[in-house]
Amino acid sequence: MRQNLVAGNWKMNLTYPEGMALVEEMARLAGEAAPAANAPQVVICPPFPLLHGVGQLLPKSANFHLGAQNCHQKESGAFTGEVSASMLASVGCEYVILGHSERRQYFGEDDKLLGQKLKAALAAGLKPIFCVGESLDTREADETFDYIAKQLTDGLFHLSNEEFAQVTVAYEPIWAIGTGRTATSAQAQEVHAFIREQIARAYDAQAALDTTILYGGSANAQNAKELFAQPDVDGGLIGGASLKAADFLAIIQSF
Ligand SMILES: O=C(CO)COP(=O)(O)O
Repeated sequence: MRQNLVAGNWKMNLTYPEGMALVEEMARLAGEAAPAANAPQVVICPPFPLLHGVGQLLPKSANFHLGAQNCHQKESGAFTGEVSASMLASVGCEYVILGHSERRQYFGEDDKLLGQKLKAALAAGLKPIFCVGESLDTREADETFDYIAKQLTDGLFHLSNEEFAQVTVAYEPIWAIGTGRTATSAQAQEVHAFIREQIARAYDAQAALDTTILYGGSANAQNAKELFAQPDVDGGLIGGASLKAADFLAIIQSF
């Protein structure tokens, strides 16, 4: 179901005590804030070793959720060093980020593997946050829309209607990730509207209306309000600014 949502992707940052301190401060600040009618769902995605501890300390209000940054495509077995979707569910995860450009780029994750990971996540009852986004070269070559359409078709639209209904899409232009160079709200809106159109073609108009589409890439406390005010931007997938409690809270309060 389409909803306002902000997810914090901590990436490979914070030790256990640092993560606990951050989530404690977030819980304290969230507790002090006046309850807002349009408060978003909030998903915190720490590294694997911090998941259980962070889950224990999440603010007790119903709109805070735990998410992971990756999962393995198999249910269990001899895959040294890997973590399965059901293990994530067993420590309280409700969401998992899949298809992040850093996983595609540094770990060679392609559409076939991501398809398997999506299936594994869904089978374990996790809700995937599936990322798409173009490089600077692709944007400058004026190929953004073709590229995003292909990522969606090859990576995501093989899911059944029921499976797709569990998915949140995140548009993360690679050139905006960690660079301080945010997409303008018009650039974000244009691609989000395009993604919704593609969903309507692949599924139906209702599925397009029901899908939550997040923007990610140097979103912060200063630009979140304008980004989230766009009609097809339902929230954000936040990297750097999710590592500071006050900044992240300000983003949550930007609806
Ligand atoms: O990759 C991102 C979130 O998944 C965005 O990272 P930044 O917010 O640090 O640019």
